[in-house]
Amino acid sequence: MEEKVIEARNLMKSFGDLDVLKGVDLDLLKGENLVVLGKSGSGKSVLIKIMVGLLKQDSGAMRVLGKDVANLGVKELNKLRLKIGFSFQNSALYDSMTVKENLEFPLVRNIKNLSRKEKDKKIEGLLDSVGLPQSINQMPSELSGGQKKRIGVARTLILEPEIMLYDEPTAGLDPITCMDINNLIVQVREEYNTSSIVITHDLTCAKVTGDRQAVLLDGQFDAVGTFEEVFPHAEDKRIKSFYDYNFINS
Ligand SMILES: Nc1ncnc2c1ncn2[C@@H]1O[C@H](COP(=O)(O)OP(=O)(O)OP(=O)(O)O)[C@@H](O)[C@H]1O
Repeated sequence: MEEKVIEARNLMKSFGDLDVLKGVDLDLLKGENLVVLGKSGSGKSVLIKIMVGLLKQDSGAMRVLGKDVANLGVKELNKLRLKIGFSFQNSALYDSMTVKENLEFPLVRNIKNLSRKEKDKKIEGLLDSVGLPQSINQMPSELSGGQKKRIGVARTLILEPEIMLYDEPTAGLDPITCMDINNLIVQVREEYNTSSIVITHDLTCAKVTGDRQAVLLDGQFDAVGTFEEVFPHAEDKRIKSFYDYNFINS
């Protein structure tokens, strides 16, 4: 049987009268890239926050790397979070630090006793992987949006996470740069053996990066499968309109 790195079962979450998650079941298999799609406000961020223990579900279970997240103590939760790399929409780089210092920051905070040589090797290796070795001494303000995203991904990878969460990785980028980032997501999985969740509204990104697609509709994952299974012949109007909008109007 395939190993599951994330398992959500019958998750429910409401805020007052607003029922956001209404029985969510979802698996992330080891080594796969799973795309999560859903309208704005459908509950994607709430789901991710439950995964990393920033929010607690009202009922149901969320297991990440075999741990029941809602019942972890602070220490165990911090340990688990180190195994999850979160690649933010805005890259979240520190503007006053060089690229090298940005990459070094998580290392210094989380791994003790690394020599200068070991740190440099890791940083240089990752900059090579994301195709930006020449940016090592640049400031974030000197980088393009696509380059910032790449450095953001490198910074997330530096702690060697088992799971990567990409939050709208292509938002705000031109189509060619989008393609570069999509390819990087595929490459990262191969090079670093990560399992990933990619949250996106961009169906090209979904198609290129995703082994499976999961569409959050009205508080549940109604449609889960390969891109071909979920999108081109969808009968559900909500999925069809998502597909038509992306491919006809973009
Ligand atoms: N802490 C909170 N308190 C109250 N309501 C919340 C809270 N967090 C999220 N919500 C509500 O839950 C719903 C789902 O929000 P969520 O941020 O998960 O949407 P999303 O699918 O990530 O949207 P987007 O694609 O715009 O990022 C929204 O209606 C939001 O207002």
